[in-house]
Amino acid sequence: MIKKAIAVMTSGGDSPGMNAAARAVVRTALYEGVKVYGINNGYQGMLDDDIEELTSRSVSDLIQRGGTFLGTARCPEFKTPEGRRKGFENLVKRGIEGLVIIGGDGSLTGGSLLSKETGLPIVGLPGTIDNDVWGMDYTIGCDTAANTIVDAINKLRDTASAHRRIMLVEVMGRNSGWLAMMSGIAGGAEFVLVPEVKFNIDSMCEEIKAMYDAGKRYSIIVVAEGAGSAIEIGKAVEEKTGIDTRVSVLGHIQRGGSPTVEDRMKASMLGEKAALAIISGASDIVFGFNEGKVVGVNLFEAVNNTKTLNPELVRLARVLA
Ligand SMILES: Nc1ncnc2c1ncn2[C@@H]1O[C@H](COP(=O)(O)OP(=O)(O)OP(=O)(O)O)[C@@H](O)[C@H]1O
Ligand SMILES: O=P(O)(O)OC[C@H]1O[C@](O)(CO)[C@@H](O)[C@@H]1O
Ligand SMILES: [Mg+2]
Repeated sequence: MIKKAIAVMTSGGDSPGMNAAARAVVRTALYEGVKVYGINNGYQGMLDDDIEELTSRSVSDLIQRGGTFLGTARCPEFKTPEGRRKGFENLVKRGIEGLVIIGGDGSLTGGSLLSKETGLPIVGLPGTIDNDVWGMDYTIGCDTAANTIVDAINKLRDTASAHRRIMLVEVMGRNSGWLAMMSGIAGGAEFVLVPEVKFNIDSMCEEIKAMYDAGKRYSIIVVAEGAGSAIEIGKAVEEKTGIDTRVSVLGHIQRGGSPTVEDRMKASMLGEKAALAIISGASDIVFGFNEGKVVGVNLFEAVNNTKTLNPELVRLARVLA
């Protein structure tokens, strides 16, 4: 049972809702009479001893903000046992007895090693727009990012239709096609190219030509960054179809913005869950949502398995195109 102090941090790429999750961790712990430290700038701040005590006021005016007030980073030194030991010592000297890590698969992998090597209790929350954490179908921020992408698709469709153009939209997701698939289906894309499913440019181009012959005025192709460069694919598509083609690489615009209600709600619920779990002595769990319900997944299982793309969504994208 942890009674005195815990710490919370965000790590990896920021995601909308990380603030809501950290706020919930802080306020729940304080409500339970437990001191909370914030580690600034992810694992880099843990190594640099950039750690400060948080109050309820520290997390005011945050629920609506994207990014992360704690800051985040990618920290190569934490990948070494020496780096992790150094970070651990900065926690121990403050009497920190448990850590909540809000981050993606990489951050959770770092946390699993820290737990294994030091015995520090760790609870993870999936904070990433990539939606690539095993054992759950939602990660904090993926809904806001998907909404941003769908908004872009809506706008691109207007101009594509006006000019009878093919429009490719490259979206983030690293090696995962989840974000592309969510936004492709919700945005009504004709094709969603993802790294998990082989695609054939020739047959896609034949289909597009047939659609145009039948009177269609535009075609939207969502390309997951892990599936290849939309710029290169776009060149091939224009060459093979002879149809005017344009490419938009959405980039970091997808990572920012005020979180949606879904991200705020789920992040708040998961933040409370994580704080209560770590305070009650639990460790090595990642809390997330799966099929609408909160799930607790073993941290080592979460980081040692690769999430696959739901084949029903792959089929749905094709059927509805
Ligand atoms: N194998 C690993 N061992 C130890 N630490 C790791 C490992 N992988 C990642 N980390 C730590 O976690 C940090 C964040 O990881 P990464 O850059 O993969 O982002 P992430 O948490 O997966 O989030 P996102 O993919 O959304 O950006 C790394 O910079 C590093 O400090
Ligand atoms: O912001 P950076 O470091 O360029 O990283 C970009 C990567 O981070 C993410 O936005 C989140 O993992 C990926 O989708 C993308 O590939
Ligand atoms: Mg990741």
